[in-house]
Amino acid sequence: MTRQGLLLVLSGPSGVGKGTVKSAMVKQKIFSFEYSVSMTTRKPRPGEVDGKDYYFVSEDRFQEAIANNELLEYNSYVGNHYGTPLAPVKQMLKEGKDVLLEIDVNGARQVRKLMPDGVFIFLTPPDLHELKHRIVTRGTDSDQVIAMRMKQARKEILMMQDYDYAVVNDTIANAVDHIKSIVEAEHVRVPRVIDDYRNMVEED
Ligand SMILES: Nc1nc2c(ncn2[C@@H]2O[C@H](COP(=O)(O)OP(=O)(O)O)[C@@H](O)[C@H]2O)c(=O)[nH]1
Ligand SMILES: Nc1ncnc2c1ncn2[C@@H]1O[C@H](COP(=O)(O)OP(=O)(O)O)[C@@H](O)[C@H]1O
Repeated sequence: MTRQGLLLVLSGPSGVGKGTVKSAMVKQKIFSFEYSVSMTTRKPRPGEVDGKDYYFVSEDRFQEAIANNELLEYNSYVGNHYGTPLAPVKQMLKEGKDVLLEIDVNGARQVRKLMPDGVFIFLTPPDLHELKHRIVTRGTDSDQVIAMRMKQARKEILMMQDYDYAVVNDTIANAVDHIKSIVEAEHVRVPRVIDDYRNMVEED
């Protein structure tokens, strides 16, 4: 029987670098995992591709997905909705694939309740000045939105207490390395592997 894949939840305050770290992990293929493509009512940014970065949908379609229980979790963030389509996640885990969710802290809290076996990784900024600097230099938000994101970030950092691991995103390479170590360790946790050894002993 195929062992279930690991559900990896990467979260943390907006602007900390979740999207950047996820992209680096996807590009470097440091270990094998699938990532969940979220649904959002936000408008695409230049270069973003529908079905790859997000499924960009209308407000009506998003509400329909909620009503039909199509979403594992969802959240509103700075005026837009974001959610994780449930069916593909379930299917990939069943096939034994590790699945990465890159979601905000409210979404992560919902997932923790529904899928407590997930591996919850909190990405932190080195400090709040650096966080603001990253949001400003990304250049995608107005001053008003930046102020809202920073206010939210202060609250969000304290939500770290619900997570299994804290990873500092000082450099992307360091963050990716730490996440890789966490995933490798999670793969060999005894509760996860013991059945293989029971079978080995019994068959011998
Ligand atoms: N709950 C939840 N949050 C999401 C999902 N997809 C993206 N987010 C989060 O929504 C927030 C805003 O995302 P986005 O507009 O792409 O901006 P950025 O991540 O700050 O570049 C970020 O904190 C994302 O991690 C999702 O499916 N569910
Ligand atoms: N380790 C890092 N060092 C410097 N800048 C970074 C680092 N990680 C991300 N950034 C930059 O910070 C900004 C926010 O990153 P992003 O991935 O959009 O954050 P999030 O998805 O958490 O909101 C981007 O401009 C990105 O290039």
